[in-house]
Amino acid sequence: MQVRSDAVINVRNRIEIRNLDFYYGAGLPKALKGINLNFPDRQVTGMIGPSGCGKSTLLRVMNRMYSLYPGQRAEGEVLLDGENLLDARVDLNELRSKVGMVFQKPTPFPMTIYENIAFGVRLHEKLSKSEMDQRVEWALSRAAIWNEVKDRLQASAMGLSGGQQQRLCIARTIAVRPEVILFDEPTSALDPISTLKIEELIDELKNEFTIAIVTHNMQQAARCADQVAFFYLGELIEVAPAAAMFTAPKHPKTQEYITGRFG
Ligand SMILES: Nc1ncnc2c1ncn2[C@@H]1O[C@H](COP(=O)(O)OP(=O)(O)OP(=O)(O)O)[C@@H](O)[C@H]1O
Repeated sequence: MQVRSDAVINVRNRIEIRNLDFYYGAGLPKALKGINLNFPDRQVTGMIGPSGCGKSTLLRVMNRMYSLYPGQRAEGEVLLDGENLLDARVDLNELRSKVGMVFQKPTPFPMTIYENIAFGVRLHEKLSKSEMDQRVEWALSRAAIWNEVKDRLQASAMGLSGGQQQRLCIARTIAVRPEVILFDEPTSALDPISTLKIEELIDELKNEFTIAIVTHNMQQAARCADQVAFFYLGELIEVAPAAAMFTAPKHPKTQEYITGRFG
């Protein structure tokens, strides 16, 4: 298995999760239990573990998506540059502009390619037409799709292929210039070529953004991530640089999982 070996240690943490518990509702067991995890600045943190271990839940907490659902509750802290994002005083709109999310299935808006990018930017910034044009080009270029769409910006985004739609969604996410991007299994609906493009893109994006990626694909975690966190039954079992995680995991459960003995 090809494993990244260029993980830089001792960089500053962009996000620090402290003693995080999460409940989907009264009477339900904790979905996350006492999570402590740091996301180093401009590195990729891969999150792995068997189905139901809490990976997606953690992403939903990190951008406070859960707060749309009454009864769901988080305790603890998710610190972005020292500010606790779980604090109700943190404005949700502002939070979403700092912490972007890319979902498993591409979810373009039923609008033009241009509007897919401009729509979110307008919620946060007032730009002139030429500034917006520049931002749209910037985001589409960063997401490695500009060359494919530059001559049809006014066409519907729904006419793009699945892989192109996912890169458009990545462009939409980076267009608001977030600090952190959360990817929830971003390639599970894509073919191998589109998958490779997204992985190359993630590698490129980490020069500017701090990235978390949930994946079921061990090769993908090994290729993309600088550090890897293994979750099991709502707990963080082990976190380590990718090379160490895949060659010498410390915990027996991690070992069982990455060698395919369960999950
Ligand atoms: N809306 C919900 N209401 C109640 N419990 C939920 C809800 N969503 C998830 N859970 C529970 O929370 C736990 C963690 O689920 P989560 O979706 O975070 O796991 P996951 O590791 O992302 O799984 P997968 O890899 O299958 O996507 C599971 O026990 C799940 O049943």
